[in-house]
Amino acid sequence: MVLDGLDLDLPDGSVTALMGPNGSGKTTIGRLVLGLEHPDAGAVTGLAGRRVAATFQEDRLCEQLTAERNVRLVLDRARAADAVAALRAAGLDDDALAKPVRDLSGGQRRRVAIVRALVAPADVVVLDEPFKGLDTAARERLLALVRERCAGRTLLLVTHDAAEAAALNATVVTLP
Ligand SMILES: Nc1ncnc2c1ncn2[C@@H]1O[C@H](COP(=O)(O)OP(=O)(O)OP(=O)(O)O)[C@@H](O)[C@H]1O
Repeated sequence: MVLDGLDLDLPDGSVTALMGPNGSGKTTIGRLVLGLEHPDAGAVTGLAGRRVAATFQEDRLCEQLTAERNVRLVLDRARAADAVAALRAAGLDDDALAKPVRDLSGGQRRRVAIVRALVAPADVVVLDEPFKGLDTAARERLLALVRERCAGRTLLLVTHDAAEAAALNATVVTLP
């Protein structure tokens, strides 16, 4: 069993950073919160009716689509303009926005994946090591975007970086 005796409370509107060594179960907890895994024992409660959004350790983008098209997949028509606004806030320029995401750099793709999770109409946002591969300036920019876009929502951040947790004013939960 990966997780034994875990009791994790994610109150509405809370920011939690999940830390711990490789293989300790952080991603598994994220997947439990997202409803992608089910516990062999114990229960995940309180998530009924909650809308969830996530970034995974992989980008999971639609390769042939532009960044805007990828983000618009999670937006209804009335909010379509928010896609470009959020992508620009994440530091993607006109050149990057014109290309299919398969032609973007790793860091640019990461930004698209993060933006897609942040603009989705969700109550609970799970970000699994979202800033991996981003340079320092991009990390600062994306941290600010996460703070702004997740205000008032429940955020679960999986990270190995205590500075990221601190920047988000997160409650840190460390797995053994
Ligand atoms: N689909 C799976 N089937 C079986 N075991 C799995 C599966 N996914 C993960 N595990 C196992 O569950 C344990 C916890 O993995 P998990 O990915 O949740 O850890 P983590 O804390 O996120 O690690 P990391 O810091 O390396 O990302 C590991 O022992 C892993 O091998």
